[in-house]
Amino acid sequence: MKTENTVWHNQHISKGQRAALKKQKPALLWYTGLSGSGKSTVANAVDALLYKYSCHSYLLDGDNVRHGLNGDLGFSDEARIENIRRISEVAKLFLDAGLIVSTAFISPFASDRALAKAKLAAGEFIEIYIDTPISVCEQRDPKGLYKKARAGEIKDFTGIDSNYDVPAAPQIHIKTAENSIEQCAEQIVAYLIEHNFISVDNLN
Ligand SMILES: Nc1ncnc2c1ncn2[C@@H]1O[C@H](COP(=O)(O)OS(=O)(=O)O)[C@@H](OP(=O)(O)O)[C@H]1O
Ligand SMILES: Nc1ncnc2c1ncn2[C@@H]1O[C@H](COP(=O)(O)OP(=O)(O)O)[C@@H](O)[C@H]1O
Repeated sequence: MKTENTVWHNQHISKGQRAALKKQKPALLWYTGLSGSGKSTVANAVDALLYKYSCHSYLLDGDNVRHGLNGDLGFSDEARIENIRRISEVAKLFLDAGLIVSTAFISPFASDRALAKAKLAAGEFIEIYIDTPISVCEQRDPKGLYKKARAGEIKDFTGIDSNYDVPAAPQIHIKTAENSIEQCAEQIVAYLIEHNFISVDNLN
């Protein structure tokens, strides 16, 4: 432990005060799914709706975080575990700021998603399973990565030669092969309204 000579400081303004000012309840929308399943697309659509409804939100997106904060990490199991650990810590800080945070990472291991959930207060972690058959992801192949993985040019590719644990009981189950991007986004916003994270007043 490298924290033995450091002390946690409580801030004068609480998370509850920050959230009350924003007229919302902080939440972590944790998107998980295969590459090409639609995490980034749906998360961006939800974020745009939240912005339209004057909610205070922020999206931590896979490729962007891997270019910066986690630029030192690859795709071994150990690197993915550290990737998700850092992301969940950053997300927790953003929740402390009173925000509705979205994270769009494959996050393939159920144990890491459980650790992220355990860092937050009850009910704040909302697991969103972007459930798209690998055949559809592979057909979409927006970045040409499945082609490379099948050709053996990329190793440890999720769903091919690296494991993905299907969420056992996600709060929200999204099927992108059967619903439009707009329908998927609306399903998630409806959950936030139903569970009082955002108020219908925001929508007017
Ligand atoms: N080996 C391998 N396996 C899976 N994905 C790979 C790999 N190499 C590069 N990429 C690209 O990196 C994106 C996944 O990064 P994540 O940070 O979301 O992955 S993880 O949560 O740590 O498993 C992923 O982005 P998405 O397609 O948006 O999911 C890929 O573009
Ligand atoms: N209903 C849908 N929801 C999300 N993405 C969809 C949907 N239908 C088609 N797509 C397409 O699938 C691709 C998903 O890519 P992306 O969002 O980058 O996935 P991921 O972030 O999971 O890797 C995009 O090209 C998107 O336009």
